[in-house]
Amino acid sequence: MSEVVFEIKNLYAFYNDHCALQNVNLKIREKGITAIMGPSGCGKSTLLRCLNRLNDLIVGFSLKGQILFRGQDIYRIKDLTEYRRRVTMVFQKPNPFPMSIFDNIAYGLRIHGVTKKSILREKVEQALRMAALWDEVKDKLKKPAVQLSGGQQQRLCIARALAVEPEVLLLDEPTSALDPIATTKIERLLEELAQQYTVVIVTHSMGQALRISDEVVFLYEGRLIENGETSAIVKMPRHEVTKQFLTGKIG
Ligand SMILES: Nc1ncnc2c1ncn2[C@@H]1O[C@H](COP(=O)(O)OP(=O)(O)OP(=O)(O)O)[C@@H](O)[C@H]1O
Repeated sequence: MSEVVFEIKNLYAFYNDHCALQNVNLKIREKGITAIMGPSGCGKSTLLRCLNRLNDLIVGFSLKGQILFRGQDIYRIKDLTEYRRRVTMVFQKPNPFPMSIFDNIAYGLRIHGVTKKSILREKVEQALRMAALWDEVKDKLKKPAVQLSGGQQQRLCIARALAVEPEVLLLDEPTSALDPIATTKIERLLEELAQQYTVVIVTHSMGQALRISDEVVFLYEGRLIENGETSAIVKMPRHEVTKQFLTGKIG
């Protein structure tokens, strides 16, 4: 069985006095795709954002319990920039920086000290190839990234995340702003990337979870209701609320 990447123990998350996650216990294993699912407001994004400490930036947010990344308590990590290189986030709405396609990808590399032009060029190309975008942009690397289509922008954001050689890709509803063709491209890409990276995705779409995830985590009102192999849970949910969610009665 593959190695545990994240171990979440007795996790509670609060926005001021509102408890958004209650006693979540979960292990996420290396590689493959884990989908976090559940009705609106159940805590999916909160859980995902906890994994790279993005909620730290929210005034009034607090957390109890432990999140271990490869055995290390992430709240004891001193170098957050380095941690977020290893555990990187792609958001719902594509958010290219207002700069060229090339510079979007080179940005993180430069922050991490890569300055030599030939290495930058090589790594930018590699990241764009991994994100299945190279052929579409190789002749316009100096063009502003905002001129790309929504789907291309999202693949650019994935390329930007990949450029700094992360171990984990966190994605918060990465296709909800995209049309079906762009969604299919991103899903194929994530399946490909999951052979090499640990991918954790928040999705509203049961179809998407079924198509691409190996494991599913089902949350309801801040609690983890059940988790395990996607096909097994979809075929035979153990809990009534999962059944109701799967049959569209809640959500
Ligand atoms: N910045 C915030 N300040 C205060 N409350 C928040 C904040 N972000 C989320 N919440 C609350 O925490 C709970 C969980 O929110 P979260 O965004 O994690 O749910 P979600 O399952 O991702 O929802 P959705 O599917 O609608 O995106 C909700 O009740 C929400 O209102």
